[in-house]
Amino acid sequence: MYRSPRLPHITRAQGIDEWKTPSPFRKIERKGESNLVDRSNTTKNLTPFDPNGFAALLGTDADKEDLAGVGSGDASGAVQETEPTSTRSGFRFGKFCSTKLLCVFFSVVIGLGCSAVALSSYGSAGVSELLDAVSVPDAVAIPVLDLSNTTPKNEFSPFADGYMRPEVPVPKVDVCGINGNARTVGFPDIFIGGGMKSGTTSRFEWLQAHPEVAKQETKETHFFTTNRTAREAVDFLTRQLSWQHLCKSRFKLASLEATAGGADFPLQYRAANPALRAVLVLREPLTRTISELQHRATSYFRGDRPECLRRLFLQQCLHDLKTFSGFKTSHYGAIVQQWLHSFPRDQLMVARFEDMVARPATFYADMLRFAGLSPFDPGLGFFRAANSGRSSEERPYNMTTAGFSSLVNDFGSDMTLLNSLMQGDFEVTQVGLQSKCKSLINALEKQGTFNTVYMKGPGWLCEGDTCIDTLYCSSNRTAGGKSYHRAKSMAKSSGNTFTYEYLLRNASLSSTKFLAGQMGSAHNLWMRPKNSSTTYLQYCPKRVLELQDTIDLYLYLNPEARPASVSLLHFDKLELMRRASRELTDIDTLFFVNHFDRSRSCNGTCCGAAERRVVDFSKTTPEIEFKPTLETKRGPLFAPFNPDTPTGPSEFSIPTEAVLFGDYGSFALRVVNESQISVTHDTGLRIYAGPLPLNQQSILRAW
Ligand SMILES: Nc1ncnc2c1ncn2[C@@H]1O[C@H](COP(=O)(O)OS(=O)(=O)O)[C@@H](OP(=O)(O)O)[C@H]1O
Repeated sequence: MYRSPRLPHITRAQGIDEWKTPSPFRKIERKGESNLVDRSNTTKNLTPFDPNGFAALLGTDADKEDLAGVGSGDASGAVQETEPTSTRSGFRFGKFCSTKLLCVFFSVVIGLGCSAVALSSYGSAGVSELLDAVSVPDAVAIPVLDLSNTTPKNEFSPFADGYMRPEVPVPKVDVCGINGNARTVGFPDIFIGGGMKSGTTSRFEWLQAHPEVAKQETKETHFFTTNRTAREAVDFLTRQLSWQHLCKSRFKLASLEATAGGADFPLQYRAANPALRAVLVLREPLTRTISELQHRATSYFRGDRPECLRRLFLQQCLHDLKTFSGFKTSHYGAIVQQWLHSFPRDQLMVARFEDMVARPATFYADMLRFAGLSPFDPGLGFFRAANSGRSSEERPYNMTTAGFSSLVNDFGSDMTLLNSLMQGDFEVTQVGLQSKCKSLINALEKQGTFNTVYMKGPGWLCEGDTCIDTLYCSSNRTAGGKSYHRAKSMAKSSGNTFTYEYLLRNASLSSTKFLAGQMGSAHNLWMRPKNSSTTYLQYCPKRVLELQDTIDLYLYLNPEARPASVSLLHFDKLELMRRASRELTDIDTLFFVNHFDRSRSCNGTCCGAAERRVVDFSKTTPEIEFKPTLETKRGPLFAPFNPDTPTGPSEFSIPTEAVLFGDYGSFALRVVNESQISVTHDTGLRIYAGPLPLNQQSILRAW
C-alpha cells in the first residue's frame, strides 16, 4: 500500500533564500540553446555504459531490455530519453509506451519494482527486510517533464558534449516509519553543493553533527559521477547508508551527498530522488576558482591537474584561467539555471558563502529548517572552517589587468543571469573584498607579524550609492566576512569620507630595504600626503617604518611614453615592498617627496614648500643595518605633477618600466591617463606604454 512519502516541512530560509516564483527562464531556457557546461575533460575516463548491469543482476535475460531503461527509478524515464549520447543501446521509450507521461509512470513502477528485486537478489538480510515495504509513489507525486520541445540529441541534457550519465539503479525503499508514517528513502536526501571550495565539507560536517541525521561513511560518494554496475551501486548504497541502522534509529535525514562537481548533475539527482533538497552555496566566483586552482596545485590532490599546473607556475594558470575547468564551476547562473530547471524552487536553498562564513549559526539554523530538522544548538566552537588553509598557503592573486578585466566581464554576464534567475533577491556581487583581505593578509604576513590591518580608502566597495571606504582585515582567516560587515557599518557611520589610513606594525628592516629596492627600479617615488604637509614617512625606533597619511603613490615612468604615470593605492605599496625585498641589491639613493599636491596651482618649476628627503643607502649592506641619512631641502625642487607632461627633477633617471602589483594585479590601480598605459604580464607585472583596456571604476562596478 502506498502512503505518501513524508517530506520534511520546508520553511523558507529567512534572509537567504527568498525565492518568489519559479523563474520564467525555466521554460525559456529549455526551448532555446541550453546554457551548457563543458564537462568533456572530466568524463573522458568513464567506462562505457553497461545497459545490462541491472538485468544481469537479476539474472533474467528476458527482462534485460526493459530493465536497462528504467533502472534509476521514478523519473528516470524522462532522463533516459534525454541522454545525449548516441552510443547507448537498450531501452527506448518509443518501443514501450505511447505517451511520454505514461512512460514516466511505467518507468517509475518498473524501476521501483526492479529496485526491490535487485535488493532482494543482493541477499542482505537487512535489505531483504526492507523489501516488504517497497512502495510505489503515485504518478502525481512525480515531477513530469515537459519533453515536447526536446530533441533526441540534447533534450534536458545540460551537457552537449556527450556526457553520459552513469546509469545506476537507485534503490527506493520504504525503509521504516518515522513518527508512524512510512517513508521512502531516495538517494540522496540532501545535496550539498555549489562547487568545490565553497564550504561543502563544513556543511557536511555540520549536518552530520545533527542527531537526526544518519552518520555516513563518506562525504563525497561520487555516486553520480562514477560508472557502476547495478550490483555495485546497490552494494555501495547499502554500505554507505547502513539501512538497518537507519531503520532502527529513525533518522530524519538518511543520506547526504557532497561530491565536488555534483552540482552539474541536477537531472540525475531528480531521477534518483525527486524529493531531494539541495543546499547550494555560492562563493565569490573568482576567489572560488583560485581556491580550487590552488587546491589542485597541492601535492595531496589526486584528481585532474590543469595543464598549466603541470608545467608552469600558478601565476601562469591565473593568466590562463579561462582554460581551467574550475572557471566554469564558478558560473553560478548557468548552474542555478539547471537546478531551477530540475527542481521546484522550494527544494533549493541558495546562499552566499560569504554570509555562511560571516554568520554560520544563522546559516546553520536556516539550513536545518530547510532540511526539515529540529533546531539544534551545536555548542561553542562548532563552526570551524573545514579545509581551511589547505590550499591557501600561497595566494598569488596577481594577474594582469587585461586578464582580470576579462574575467570580470565573463563573470559579470553570468552574474546577470544569476540575478535574473533569482529575481533580484540574490547578489553575489560586491564580495571581492574578502579575497582582497586574504590577499592583503598574506602579503603582510610575509612581511612580518601583523595582526590587524586597518585601511580606509575611497571606493573599496560600493553597494548601490553607498561606498565603503573602510576595510578591516584580521589575520584570523575566518574573520574575513566579519571584517566585511564591520567595514560596512563603519562606512555607514563614517559618512564615506575620503580618508586613507594604514597602520603598519613591526615592519622589518627588509621592509625598508624593500621600499628602497623598489625605488631602485622605479627611481622615483612620489607620495602625496593627505591634505597636509605632515611628514608621511618616518623611520621609527625598532626599525619600524610607518607610512601614514598618504593617498597615492606615483611612479614616474618613461617620459618618452608619456603620459605614463600611474597612481597606486596603498595596498600596492605593500606589494611593491614585498616584491622588492627579495630582489633588493644595489640601491644608492631614495627620494621621497612629500606634500606634492596636484590641486595647488603650480606653474613652471615652483611648487611651494615641497620637501625632498634623500635617503642614502650607499653604506647599506645585508650585514650592516640600514641607517638612513636624511637631508631635507625646501624650495622649488621640481615641476608640479602633471600626467600630461611628466617632467621630473633633472637628476632623476627615468626607467622605462616599473614593477606593479596589486590585488589581482590591478585591483587597486588608478589610472591617471588610461589611454596611454597598459599592464602586461611577464615574469612579473610590468607597466608599459600602450592602451589600457580598463579602469578601476569598471572593476569596482563589476563587483
Ligand atoms: N566556516 C568557514 N569559514 C571560512 N571559510 C570556510 C569555512 N568553511 C569552509 N571554508 C573555506 O572553504 C574552502 C573549503 O571548501 P570545501 O570544503 O568545499 O573544499 S573541498 O572542495 O571539499 O576541498 C576553504 O577555502 P580556502 O581557504 O580558500 O581553500 C575553506 O577555508
